[in-house]
Amino acid sequence: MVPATMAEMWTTMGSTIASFMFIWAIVRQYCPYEIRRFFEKYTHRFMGYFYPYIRISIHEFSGDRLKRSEAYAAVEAYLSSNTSKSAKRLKAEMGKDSRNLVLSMEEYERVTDEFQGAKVWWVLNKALSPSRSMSMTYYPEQEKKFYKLTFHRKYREMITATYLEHVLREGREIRLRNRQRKLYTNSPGYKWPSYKQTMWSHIVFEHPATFETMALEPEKKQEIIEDLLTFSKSKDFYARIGKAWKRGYLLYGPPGTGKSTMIAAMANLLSYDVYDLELTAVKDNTELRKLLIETTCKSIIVIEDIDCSLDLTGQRNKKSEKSGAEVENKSNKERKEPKEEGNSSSRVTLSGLLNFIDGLWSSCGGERLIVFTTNYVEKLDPALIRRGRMDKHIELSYCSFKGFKVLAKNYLNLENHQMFDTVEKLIGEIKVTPADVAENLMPKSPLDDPEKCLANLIQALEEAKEEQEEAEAAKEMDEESSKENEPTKEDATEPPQVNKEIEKPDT
Ligand SMILES: Nc1ncnc2c1ncn2[C@@H]1O[C@H](COP(=O)(O)OP(=O)(O)OP(=O)(O)O)[C@@H](O)[C@H]1O
Ligand SMILES: [Mg+2]
Repeated sequence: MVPATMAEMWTTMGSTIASFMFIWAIVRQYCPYEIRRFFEKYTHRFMGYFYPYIRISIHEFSGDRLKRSEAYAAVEAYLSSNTSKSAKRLKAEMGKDSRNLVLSMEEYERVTDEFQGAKVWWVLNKALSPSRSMSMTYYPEQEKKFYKLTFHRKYREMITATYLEHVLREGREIRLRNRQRKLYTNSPGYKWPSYKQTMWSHIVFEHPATFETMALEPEKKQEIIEDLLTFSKSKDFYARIGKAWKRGYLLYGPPGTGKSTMIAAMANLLSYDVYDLELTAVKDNTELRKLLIETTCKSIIVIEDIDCSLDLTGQRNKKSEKSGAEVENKSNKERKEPKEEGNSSSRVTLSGLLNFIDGLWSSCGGERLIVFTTNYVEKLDPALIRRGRMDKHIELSYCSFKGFKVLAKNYLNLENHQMFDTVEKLIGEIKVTPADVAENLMPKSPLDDPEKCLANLIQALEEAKEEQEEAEAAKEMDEESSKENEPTKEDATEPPQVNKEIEKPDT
């Protein structure tokens, strides 16, 4: 009797659920959003009485949509390594160093995991957010991905307290292990649609520069390396002193002295991502802030040629027009023109940039370096580069003999050679950049041996020396002739009208 009643009960319950599901399918398909919400609410309540399972969703983008959820990324990593054996539909992507394939779940794939005797199910789901039309602009539907975890309610305590923590911890570790470092850029000129969730595009960062291969005074090199390593291990220290965990570096010096190379070496030393920020492509301060929020920790945010990126120099130029004469004297070859094009469209202001560096928003994330490079440090507004903002100022200058020895080791595998004395003498006499030395040490043909390369370099240095001597002689002559043409005291006392008449061009 009892089994018959039980069987009847199950049948009734089954058909009730089936009818309910049928109605629900129709409602979902045809009803307006409000009615659907109403039904959804009561369906969940109703199902709750019979359905013994609990679900947890982990969304890729949380409510504010500014940043990809770290929990989602950790779950993704955890599942890709733990469930690839049980999943039937997998997605394969190139992994770290492009050597191996990393497998992850395909959408709607369901996998099982076991933890301390409890069975759980993971599904990667996707939902479309409704399209909206606002102020004449149409925003297409967005795909919102989320992982759904299902487990029996008797394991609630254990899953929410222990299992999820285990997943996140393992996921983070896997992510760190498999981390492929990236070089991000905010593409210039591209109008980012407001519905697009990220403002940066990236490629894999594979620059081979290291501090070892940099031509730099060994003591200076060691100091920079120690500074960087200390920073990367100072999380607790920064927390204790109440300062955001970030550090600013200003790299300055003539073109070709290794500023960009040093940024790559920094990223390689610390295993950080690089965000190469093209300031002239940033529309305004709000967009700058958005870009900042989207950067991750363990990264270097770079603004190259900061003096050309924005009109940050105006104030100071006016103040020091006289001292600007020195800058004017620099050869046109060395000088980089400001990016007029970008300036016209960018409305980023100095205060916006200062806020970017050390405003409240800059502290989110932590463990970030901000690096500016410039050829003309004297042109920058002092507020921008004061200590505390740009904590460390590093001058990269012309090649020294010690620098040359590093390059000779890199390029020719030579630690010493009798021709080094000549190079040392010439390098001491003229200004030559490491880029020029490096270029001249490159074999010009497959038959060039180290001696030939050194001979090429010596020849280039001798030519450069002659050029510099000629240029200096010409400059001296110019100075002398301008001294001779300088107005005498009597000239200076003459009434201005007379001078004006003399200067008047013939018509
Ligand atoms: N200090 C250095 N050590 C090793 N190589 C260097 C150094 N400086 C320059 N080089 C070589 O010269 C090339 C140009 O250097 P890099 O781009 O780093 O110069 P830069 O200072 O950034 O110049 P710019 O101011 O024009 O941007 C590099 O590819 C590198 O090979
Ligand atoms: Mg550079």
